[in-house]
Amino acid sequence: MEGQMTPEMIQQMYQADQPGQLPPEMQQWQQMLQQWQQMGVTGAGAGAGQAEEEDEDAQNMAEMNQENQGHSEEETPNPPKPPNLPNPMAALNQIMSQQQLQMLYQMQQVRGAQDMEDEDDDQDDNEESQEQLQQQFQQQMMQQQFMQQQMQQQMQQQQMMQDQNMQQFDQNQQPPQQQSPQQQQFQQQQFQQQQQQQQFQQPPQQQFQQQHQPQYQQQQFQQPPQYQQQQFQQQQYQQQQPQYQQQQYNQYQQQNYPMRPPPPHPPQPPPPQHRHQSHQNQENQNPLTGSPYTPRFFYLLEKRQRLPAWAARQEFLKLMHTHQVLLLVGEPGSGKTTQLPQILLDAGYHVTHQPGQVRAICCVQPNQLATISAATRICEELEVQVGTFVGHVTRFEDRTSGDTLLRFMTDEALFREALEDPLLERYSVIILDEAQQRTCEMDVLVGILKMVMQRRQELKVLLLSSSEEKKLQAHFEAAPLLKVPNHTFPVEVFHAQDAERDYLKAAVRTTIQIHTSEPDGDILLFLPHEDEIDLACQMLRKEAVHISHTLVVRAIYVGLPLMDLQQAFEPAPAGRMGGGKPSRKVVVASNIAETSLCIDQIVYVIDTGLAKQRAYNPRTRIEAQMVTPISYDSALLRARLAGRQQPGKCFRLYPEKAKNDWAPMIQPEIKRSNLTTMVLMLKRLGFDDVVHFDFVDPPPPEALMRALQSLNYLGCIDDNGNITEAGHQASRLPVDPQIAKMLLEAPKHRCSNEALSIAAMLVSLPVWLRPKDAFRAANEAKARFAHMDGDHLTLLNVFHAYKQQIQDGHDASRFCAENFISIRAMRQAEVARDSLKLIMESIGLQMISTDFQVACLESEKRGAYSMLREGQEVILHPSTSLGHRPEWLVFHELSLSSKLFIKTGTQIRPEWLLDIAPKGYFDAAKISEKSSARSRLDRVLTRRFSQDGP
Ligand SMILES: Nc1ncnc2c1ncn2[C@@H]1O[C@H](COP(=O)(O)OP(=O)(O)OP(=O)(O)O)[C@@H](O)[C@H]1O
Repeated sequence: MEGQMTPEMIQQMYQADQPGQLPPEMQQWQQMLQQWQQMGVTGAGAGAGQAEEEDEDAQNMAEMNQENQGHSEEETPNPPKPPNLPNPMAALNQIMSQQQLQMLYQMQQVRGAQDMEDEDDDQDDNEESQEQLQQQFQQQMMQQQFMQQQMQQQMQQQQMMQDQNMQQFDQNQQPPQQQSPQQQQFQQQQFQQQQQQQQFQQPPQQQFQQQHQPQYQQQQFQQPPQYQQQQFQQQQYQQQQPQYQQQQYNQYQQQNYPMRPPPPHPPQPPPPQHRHQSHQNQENQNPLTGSPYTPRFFYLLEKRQRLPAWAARQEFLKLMHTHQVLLLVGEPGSGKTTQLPQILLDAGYHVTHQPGQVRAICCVQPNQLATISAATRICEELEVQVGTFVGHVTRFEDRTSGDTLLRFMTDEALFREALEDPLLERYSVIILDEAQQRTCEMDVLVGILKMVMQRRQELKVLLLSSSEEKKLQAHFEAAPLLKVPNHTFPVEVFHAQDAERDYLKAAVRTTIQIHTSEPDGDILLFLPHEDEIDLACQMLRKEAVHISHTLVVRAIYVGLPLMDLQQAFEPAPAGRMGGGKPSRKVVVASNIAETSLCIDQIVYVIDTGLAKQRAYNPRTRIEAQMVTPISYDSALLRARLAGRQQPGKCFRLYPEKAKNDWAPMIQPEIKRSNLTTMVLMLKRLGFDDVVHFDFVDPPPPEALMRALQSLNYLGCIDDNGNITEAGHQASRLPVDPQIAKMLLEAPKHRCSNEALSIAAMLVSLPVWLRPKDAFRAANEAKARFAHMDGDHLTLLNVFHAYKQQIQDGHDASRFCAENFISIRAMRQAEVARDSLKLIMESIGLQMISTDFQVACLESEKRGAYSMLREGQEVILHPSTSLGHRPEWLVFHELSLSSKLFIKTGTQIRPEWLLDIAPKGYFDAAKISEKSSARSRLDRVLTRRFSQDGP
């Protein structure tokens, strides 16, 4: 479900669903959850002293987000505080004993008594009651202390459970992979490069020239009074001492799964150097390809050396050398994604201490577009082909080879790789980029990596973030933090006086105003929805026609082809049109341009204050992409983007007072996602007790319970919560378990090929284009593909029609354009289908379809047909689009209600049957002599006989 939610839709999402039949183990959970809720302790995100009133009432998702955000620990009531529950997960903890429930109930009473005490404070004259209260209070404090002890014990138990999880995880270990001869050869090359010592040159400091900024003249914006200039201080890096503590394991684990000793000496990073500089002196030859470098290589190299990440490389390598995990924080565009992996390769981090062995460096991105973009950019910087030295892996596409040493992967792809290689032995360094986004998959990867790091002391983990992620840092036992210093320039912020009703129109209007009245500099416009981005681009192009100087309009959002994305990075043409102003670029983007993709030369930012976010209601099991207000952090970040290269301006299309409603930060995705896939993957990895998995932020218990319930319904886990054979197979298919189950079941119903095409269409982008100015034509086009049984079969019709066009040598993109079908969606579906087919075959699933069957008309009066081989009588269903009763027809779908009906049939000629049907397929003598079908067949046979002879 996608798009902006109406209040009705939101309400629907929150209507209580009908609880299904739970397996006994889960019924116990559900009872406990209910008890828990009755006691007033909320589910998602609530901790001690938090909102007690979250119950069955319908609430919209935005409210829930804010509620959960708002109840941070700092906001709990004044002391005496009730003891902090470890977290709602641990509090449920999970199948908690009755004794623990009782204890929590007491705590609730304590809280109630404190509230009473607050009320009574006003009646100062009543000393007696105050004394009583004090006594009561002391008792409560003692009770609390007792409970805290209990809680600590509970935490210890939880830790033990986590250890057990680790133990199960170990059982999935795979033998390390063999290195290819090419990898060994490459490793030798790398060693040679490391020998070349060359001084790294500090990039020239950027000088900030204060420029006079003309006032923005439009009345609708107000000068913000308190906007703080965002500027990084030129501060010294924090020199934190290594704090990483090796965890202790119990004896059993050590005996059975001995930990590997740490390497005798970790890889020594050579002194700062850059191999390309050295090669510049050696005939400018690219060691990776053997070809000479082009001038563009040196142009890009010079640009790269000016990035803040380059300036921080010495400190970065030092900390990487001394710590197993590092959190590096830097502004968007400081070169974290593109430079740090290269710096690690240059420093030899792919080289292990075992001679002849190399390991790859993996850089994990939160989405497909960022993954492909980063890999492509580095390939451009190194002048290599994608898939050779550097490659990328996304859900359905793997563009790497055995020689790929720098693998950019989506978080989901690495998660799936961990199913086959639980210790991720292929990698020496794993980089989690955009860690601040806290995607669901990234959060789970963090938990997995923490365990892998304890097993593989030589594995390095690098977290890259645009903000200080204290929680993540703490999760890795206070990993050291390195801040990449950055110069940013002041940004003036303007707010609209009132909230804009039609923010799309307002955004387009503001863009045009900037273009016509503001000095040089590109514009970045944030819109929440892909459709709106496309529409805004159309509107801007139309408007720009009337303006003398060129406005180059570009879009950025997930799902965009790489070529279009690259255009967004390209600068606007420098030439002046008609002697007027230079051209300007406007990039209309989703929030992916906030941090994942950083466009240079932006001086003006237009912020609608909205973003599309994932939301999930475990009660109704509805997951949706909803347009919601951005957080305080996001608003600041968007504004800062205007000041990356020179002083900039940010135009917020909402009044300043809207700030008060902002959540400080967006909730981690794990708290607002459907966890079915994640739970299945964890089960497959061997974490039987998913509840005690080492989450950075525990997911809502109800969401976990629903996930277990759904998996049980699908037969992926049994009633005891153990993964089944079907669950193993489903986990290998990179689609939701529901779709995976459809693919697993399809061969039994002889429809594997059809199910596969439908699955591929479901996982790709939305198929139908619905331009506002051609709404009716788009609807008519859609109706041409409509199947009477509904949308899934309509999608199948579209896929078949598209493939037919290609097969017939026609222009598929023209066919798509004429029928308002997204060519991007169709291409994605093709890729997804091929990839899923390979996996289905590797699982051993048969790729079969229903045989077409032939029937001939027995009785026109009754509309009765006879199935040619079986002789079974069938009736033509009244809903078929056949307007008459043909003598012969081919069909592939029967439905049984009052009679056996042919639902999808097509007229054929008996001649075709004689030409195509295998020998012995039917016996003409068995067809009723009285039927017209038989007479016609006889005539055809007689004619052929007379023509060809016996
Ligand atoms: N695909 C690309 N094409 C052109 N330029 C790019 C591309 N990707 C990154 N860049 C440029 O490279 C520079 C460094 O970007 P990089 O993505 O490494 O920074 P970052 O610190 O990782 O930022 P973010 O947090 O946004 O990912 C920026 O100037 C950016 O504009």
